[in-house]
Amino acid sequence: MKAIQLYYPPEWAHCYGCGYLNAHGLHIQTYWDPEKGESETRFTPRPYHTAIPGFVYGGLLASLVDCHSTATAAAAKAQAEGLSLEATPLRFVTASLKVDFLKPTPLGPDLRLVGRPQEVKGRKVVVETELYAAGTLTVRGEAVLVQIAEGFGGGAG
Ligand SMILES: CCCCCCCCCCCC(=O)SCCNC(=O)CCNC(=O)[C@H](O)C(C)(C)COP(=O)(O)OP(=O)(O)OC[C@H]1O[C@@H](n2cnc3c(N)ncnc32)[C@H](O)[C@@H]1OP(=O)(O)O
Repeated sequence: MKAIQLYYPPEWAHCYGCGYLNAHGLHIQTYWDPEKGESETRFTPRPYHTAIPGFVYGGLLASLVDCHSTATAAAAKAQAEGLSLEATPLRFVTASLKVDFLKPTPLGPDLRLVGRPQEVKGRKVVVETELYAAGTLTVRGEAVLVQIAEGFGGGAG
């Protein structure tokens, strides 16, 4: 199975969190289960992703939820519209990101994020994410993702 992010065309693949063309990035990879209608991302934090010794930095956890959510939105939209990401790449940006840190996340174990689309409507997708460390739910996220429209980012730089 191919990660959703690997379907992004090169011009959309520079993201620090999930772009395969960013040599310094996190390279977050998300997989879609069409039967369950949910997504999964796994990530192993490095020792320097520290908040206080032994625990993962919250900004990294928010980044994981962010890029996991944009990818989940693309897969959910593709499934809802009967599209293949291979033939029709879809790219979403984050309009809103809410992250609840329920418990400190231990630094060491693999992290597992599970995403469930709550709403797919027009260009907007709402995704809820749960992040587990060694089977314990430590973070819950909710993101509003909007599909990139023609001319996105115009005027910047
Ligand atoms: C060229 C190469 C590019 C290459 C681009 C590669 C991007 C990689 C991105 C990786 C992930 C990120 O980190 S993204 C980076 C952080 N995000 C950004 O920089 C985005 C900045 N914001 C924007 O550009 C804009 O606000 C957008 C695109 C998000 C939305 O503007 P818009 O396109 O005019 O959409 P709009 O019609 O207003 O809204 C569509 C629907 O979303 C809802 N909506 C909009 N904003 C919000 C919000 N904050 N909270 C809740 N809901 C919202 C609206 O109510 C509406 O729902 P309804 O009324 O239809 O129900």
